[in-house]
Amino acid sequence: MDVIELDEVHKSYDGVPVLRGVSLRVSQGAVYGVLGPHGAGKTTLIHLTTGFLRPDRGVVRMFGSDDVQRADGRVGYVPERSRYHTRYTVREYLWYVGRFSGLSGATLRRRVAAEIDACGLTGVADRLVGALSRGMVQRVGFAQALLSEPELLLIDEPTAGLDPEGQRDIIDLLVAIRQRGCAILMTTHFLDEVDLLCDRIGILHGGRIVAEAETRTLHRPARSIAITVTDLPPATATALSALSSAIQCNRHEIVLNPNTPELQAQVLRVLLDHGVSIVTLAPRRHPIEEFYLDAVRGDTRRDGASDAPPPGPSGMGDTLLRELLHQEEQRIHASEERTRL
Ligand SMILES: Nc1ncnc2c1ncn2[C@@H]1O[C@H](COP(=O)(O)OP(=O)(O)OP(=O)(O)O)[C@@H](O)[C@H]1O
Repeated sequence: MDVIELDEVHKSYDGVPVLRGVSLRVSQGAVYGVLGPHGAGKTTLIHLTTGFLRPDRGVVRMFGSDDVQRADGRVGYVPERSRYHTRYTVREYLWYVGRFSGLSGATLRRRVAAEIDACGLTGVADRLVGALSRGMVQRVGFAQALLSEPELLLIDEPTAGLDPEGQRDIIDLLVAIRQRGCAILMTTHFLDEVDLLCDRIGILHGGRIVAEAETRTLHRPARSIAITVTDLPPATATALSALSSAIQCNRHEIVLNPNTPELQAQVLRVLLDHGVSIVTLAPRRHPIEEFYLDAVRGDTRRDGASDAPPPGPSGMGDTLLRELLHQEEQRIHASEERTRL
């Protein structure tokens, strides 16, 4: 059964269209990730499924009913920016939310204790919410959403604004939450989140889901790869260049574009024969990044803008990709900083 069905949903603010015919399905127990740049309408999409907003046109069905409010109690919601009454302790706050969700007595006590434990809040359970770090506040958001043991979780940008370590912690928490088997609709900017957590992804672009894929199908040999080495002797570079025009070398890097398993094997054999130490072998683009680029290019063509130049090899013509690349650079920089420390 599909727990969420959106059919041709349109939504405008003050006459400015944001969603222009979004259709998607989330099936029971599945994790669906919506990937899109800032302002694409991700929060708007989540708010339509919570019932905070109504579509101008189209249908939103939750658990088979187009009366979205009827899904209350079966749905947990983790907003992008949670605002809590900061004078409660974590335990008091969860107690309050639990009562609000219809829990009481021993069940309420048991559920609050269980989510404090499951969401890694044991050490801060009796501290004021206002005194917590942003990452811990996000954990409180997850705990409150999970108290009523929902069948569906709606999560808006779960790691936005967190440092790389905080992001990693929340991803680990989400990996554990997905084991519970509840369906999840989440929005995100981050490739790691999509890769590690989502069964299916949809690209939100130009107000529509322009492409969808099962995440596992994107794990295929990369179109181009880069092999970094400690030092490439000129004789080895010459031997590699003679193999194929798809190979480009400099002193520390060999690029295979396009990559094929056969060519990759030949290159590795030459490097081994010449005693060259390999430092890394990695796709030049994350598979999801490639999928995103293809989707956006396809959408541009469908919109009749085929004269527009396609995004360059580094995707610099595209906002999301710029954001994605910038975020990945920041992440690498932060982890290098940590390594140096
Ligand atoms: N209540 C509102 N009134 C007017 N415009 C709005 C309102 N809410 C959102 N918008 C506009 O609609 C567009 C989509 O907003 P939305 O928050 O849904 O995007 P988003 O993809 O979640 O962005 P972000 O990644 O920055 O959170 C933006 O241009 C935003 O400024």
